[in-house]
Amino acid sequence: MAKYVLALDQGTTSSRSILFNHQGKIEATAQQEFEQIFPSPGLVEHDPDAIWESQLSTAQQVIEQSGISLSDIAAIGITNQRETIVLWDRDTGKPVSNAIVWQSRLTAKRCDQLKAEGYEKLFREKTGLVLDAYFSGTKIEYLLNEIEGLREKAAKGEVLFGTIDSFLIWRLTGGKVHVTDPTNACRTLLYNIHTHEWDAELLKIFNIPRAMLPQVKSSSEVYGETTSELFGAPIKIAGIAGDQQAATFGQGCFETGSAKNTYGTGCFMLMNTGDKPVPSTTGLLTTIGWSINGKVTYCLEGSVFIAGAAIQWLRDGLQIIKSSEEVEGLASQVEDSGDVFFVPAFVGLGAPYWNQNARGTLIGLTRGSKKAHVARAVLESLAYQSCDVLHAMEEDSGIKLKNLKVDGGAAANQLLMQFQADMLDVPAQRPVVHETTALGAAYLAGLAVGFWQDQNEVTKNWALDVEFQPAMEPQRRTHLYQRWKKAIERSKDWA
Ligand SMILES: Nc1ncnc2c1ncn2[C@@H]1O[C@H](COP(=O)(O)OP(=O)(O)O)[C@@H](O)[C@H]1O
Ligand SMILES: O=P(O)(O)OC[C@H](O)CO
Repeated sequence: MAKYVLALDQGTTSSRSILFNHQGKIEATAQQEFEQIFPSPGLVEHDPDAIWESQLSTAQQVIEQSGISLSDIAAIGITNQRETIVLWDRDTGKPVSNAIVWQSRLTAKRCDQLKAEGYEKLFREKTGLVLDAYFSGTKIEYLLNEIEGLREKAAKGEVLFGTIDSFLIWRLTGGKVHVTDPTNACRTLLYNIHTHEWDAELLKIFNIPRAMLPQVKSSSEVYGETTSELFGAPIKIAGIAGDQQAATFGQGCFETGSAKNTYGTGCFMLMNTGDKPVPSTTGLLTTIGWSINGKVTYCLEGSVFIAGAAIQWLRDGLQIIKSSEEVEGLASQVEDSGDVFFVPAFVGLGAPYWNQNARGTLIGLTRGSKKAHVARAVLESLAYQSCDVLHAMEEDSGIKLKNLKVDGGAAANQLLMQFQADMLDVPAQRPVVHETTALGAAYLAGLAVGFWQDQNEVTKNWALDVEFQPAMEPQRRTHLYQRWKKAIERSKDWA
């Protein structure tokens, strides 16, 4: 009997491979960062081969280090940074360009143009998304327009499109399988979340050939096998989910109204809204949480573009800390931010504002401001942005949150988590296993091959590490939040 499921977690800044046992505990893990390419301000790219090599080598390391036999691995689950696109040659597997990353503002003007042409409502209704450069559709259109002869090849199926899950599966199966799942498809501006298919009308707007798109399968089923030469024997690939939906699954948010917030490069809050898509009137996204055995679960999502990345900016840009962890010590040197506020709109603002031309804003500085105040303001901005999103979510869903499950790299920060609970006036619950994204992908794969029987079984694996209880005076909360809202207004429409 197999004892483990292997999760491949391909994130924005690093690739991770994690081996989970039946209790959902980590048996072995390996992680590798890869290069972030910034061709010009606002543009972000990755080398698809660097993504592939880092992902493969972490998977190989995990298997080697743990000394297990391949027959101990029941299946592989894949989870990935979403919206990022790769186009590659079907015959050689060679990418036609760098991957255009979700954060890239490359197609901001094109989105403005589509809005001016009155397309916003159509996209909102069919895809649950807003017209923003964040999503895949305009990125694909851009490459098809820019690279000579590409559209003709794509129309013949000689050039293929994939989000990172599709690209990895193509490589893992030796170019045999071209698939994705609804959680990734629904982030492209091309997939209809009601009819569950690529939408002909939307494809026509971008002139994207149907032949280049992957087949959309469920989030939990056997899609194919890895080629023998990669790990020594084939392993079944049986789960796919975009990283934020995978984290929602890994946190066991199976009940309508349950929610999680992941503090990684960006910050992504998702609330399970059950089997019906809930349209947003407040600037959130309606998205697919997962699709299992023909049953689709929907979520409301608040996507915040810059969270942990702002901490990295303190480290690499301002160089006032040497590691992200150091921010907690520095921010703790002061009682509060001294009325300094920071809006991390480096690439515009995502949910709920969707202001493509907002830019980073540091406001309220005085002669007495120290770097500790700035560090604290930057750290607190992660919590304020999450407040914006949670308030919108409660309004859209009509559900008052009882607690918020938290995870991601920056959830390790006690000061941030306490401030988050204080500002939301809702307890923040951090589980023992922080790697909920990878865990969600493992669950989806394990459920497909009978390693776990059903969702009830995996729910029992969730265990609380720390619960942060709100402790702030209501007047102070209201005062701080009003100041934050003022800072947000100052950051808008700068570029
Ligand atoms: N102790 C900490 N305090 C604040 N931020 C942190 C801390 N540790 C890590 N981070 C931030 O968390 C992010 C990494 O989290 P991770 O979940 O691995 O992100 P991703 O999956 O987006 O690559 C980085 O942006 C880093 O700056
Ligand atoms: O790689 P992460 O964890 O920053 O997640 C990126 C998101 O999927 C973008 O939508």
